[in-house]
Order: sequence, then structure tokens, then C-alpha cells
Amino acid sequence: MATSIRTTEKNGENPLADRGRLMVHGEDRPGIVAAVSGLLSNHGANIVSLDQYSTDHSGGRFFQRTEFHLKGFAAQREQLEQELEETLRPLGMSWRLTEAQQLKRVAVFASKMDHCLLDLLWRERRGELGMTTTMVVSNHPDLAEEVRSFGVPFFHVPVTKENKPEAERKQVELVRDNVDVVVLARYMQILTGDFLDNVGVPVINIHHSFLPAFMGANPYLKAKERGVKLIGATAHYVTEDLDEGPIIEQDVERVSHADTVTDLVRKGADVERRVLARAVGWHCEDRVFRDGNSTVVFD
Ligand SMILES: Nc1nc2c(c(=O)[nH]1)N[C@@H](CN(C=O)c1ccc(C(=O)N[C@@H](CCC(=O)O)C(=O)O)cc1)CN2
Repeated sequence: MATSIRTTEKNGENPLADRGRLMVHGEDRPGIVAAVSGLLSNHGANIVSLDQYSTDHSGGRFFQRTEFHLKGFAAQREQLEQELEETLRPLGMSWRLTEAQQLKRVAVFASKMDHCLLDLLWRERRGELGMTTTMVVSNHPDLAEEVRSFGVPFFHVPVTKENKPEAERKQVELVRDNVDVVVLARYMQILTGDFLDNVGVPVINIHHSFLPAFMGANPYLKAKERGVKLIGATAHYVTEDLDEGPIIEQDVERVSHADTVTDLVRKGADVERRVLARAVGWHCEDRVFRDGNSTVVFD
């Protein structure tokens, strides 16, 4: 097993121990930052980073992500949650508290293409992503051996137009209550509204174009036919409307007239990998807030 690059402090301590994250959002009003900072300070926590964004100078929407260190955080969590509820609920704020060392459990869905899936497994193994892949679910058997070589369970759930409802029921049964997020790593099946309603966790997809350009199938062929000078990739939350969910991350790569569709696919694979890794990493570190059909990302 390769050595993880997740470093420990010189004294051998785990830098994520006793590290908490507090995410707060709601209708903006004066005093929220002071209320959150005061509560954490009074509880003996030391704020190590704080990001905040308001959509307007007043009366807009408020988003805040705070990372803090609190010795014995896990043991004090229940008390802290009670204080947060008592303080933030009257301010109309929604909030979520997480422990940094509790890695997000991820189910990766894939089809036959391996580059995004294997990139995530490789980055996880190196400790680059705050996640643990608890399973891979695929509608094809092709990637089973490679996935199992990482020590990750692989479930082959064939999907056809005829069996899609039953196949999705099996997928939900595998995932529900066992993961915190589903990642579609070039998974080539459109998820139904029933699946999205029942899966119970966010779903992240990597689309191989710079959305909203070239939505749907075959974006590289469409890009070649259009004569583009840039290709791109987009990681987004999945909604029932194909490729129209809230965008988390995007990036582009220069191409030229001399590039064939095969060249675009090859160059695009590198963009897809880095965009998906950034998006999944930010989601797993609680850096992404959904704001209607957009996102606020404290990267
Ligand atoms: N409900 C959603 N499902 C999926 C989304 C989404 O945004 N909302 N993104 C896609 C990924 N994708 C492009 O990035 C995509 C995948 C598959 C298809 C498609 O036409 N699939 C056919 C079957 C193709 C096959 O069997 O090989 C289908 O499902 O009928 C279009 C776009 C993932 N899912």
C-alpha cells in the first residue's frame, strides 16, 4: 500500500484531531459572525479559519464556514450542538457541525471509462482527499479487478432501459445509510428523479464539457465540429435536469484546429480528472454551499 501523503505534525499528532467545522447559512442579518465567534470562543474553541459571504449589503443570503480547534471536541460535541441550536435557530440560521477527522464515505458510480474513477482512488490512497471510498457501483463488470486491487468493494448492477427501476432500487439499497455522497465518475446512465429522491445524499457528476456548452452526449465531437479553441470539464451536483445542476468547479484546456476528436478526448481526460478531484475534495471538506442552482465555494 503506498504511503499516504497525509502528514502528521512533527510531534506525531494528527492535525485533524479535535478539529471541528461549522457551516451556517440563512437570511443575512447583523450579528451572526459575532454570535458564532462568541459562542465558539466561550466554549474554549480556537478559530483557525473563517470564510463568510453575504449576497447583498443587507437582507441577502448569508454563508459562513468556520474551522476551529477544540481539545476534546468529540466529547463536547453534544453540548456544543445544543448551544448552537439555542443561539442560531432564533437568528433563523441553518447550521451543520462536522468533525474534520471523520472522512466522508463515498460511493463512486462508473461505467467503462476508468480515468476519473482510478484518479479518485489513487488520490484517496495518497491522502489527498478527505474521503473514504466505501464502494464502487458499475453498470459494467470491466473495472472490477482494478477497483478490488485498491481494496474497495465493487458491485456490478447491470442497467438497461427495461430494468432501470429495479437496477436503481438495488443501487439505492447499496448506498442508502452507507455513504455521505455519491460521485458519478463518467457514469453513463441518466439517474431518474426516483433515484435522486430516494438516495438521500448529494450526487456529484463530472461532465466532459465547459457547461453550459455542449450539454448531453458526445461533447468532444460537438466541440470539434464547432471548432473550439478551448475544451473543458464541469463538476456539478446532479438534478433530474441533465447537466443543469449547481456547478461546483470547472476548468479548461487550450486545443487547436490540428486536434482530432481523439486528441480532444485525451486532453479532456486530464481536465476531467483535476476538476472532479477538486470538486469532491471541496465537498468532502464541507467547503461547498448550495445556493439555489448555484454554489458558494470557500476553497
Ligand atoms: N439525472 C441526471 N443523471 C445524470 C446526469 C445529470 O446531470 N442528471 N449526468 C450524467 C452524465 N452524463 C454526462 O455527463 C450523461 C450520461 C449518460 C447519458 C445518456 O444519454 N445515457 C443513456 C444510456 C447510454 C448507455 O447506455 O450507454 C441513458 O441513460 O438513457 C447522457 C449524459 C449522469 N447521469
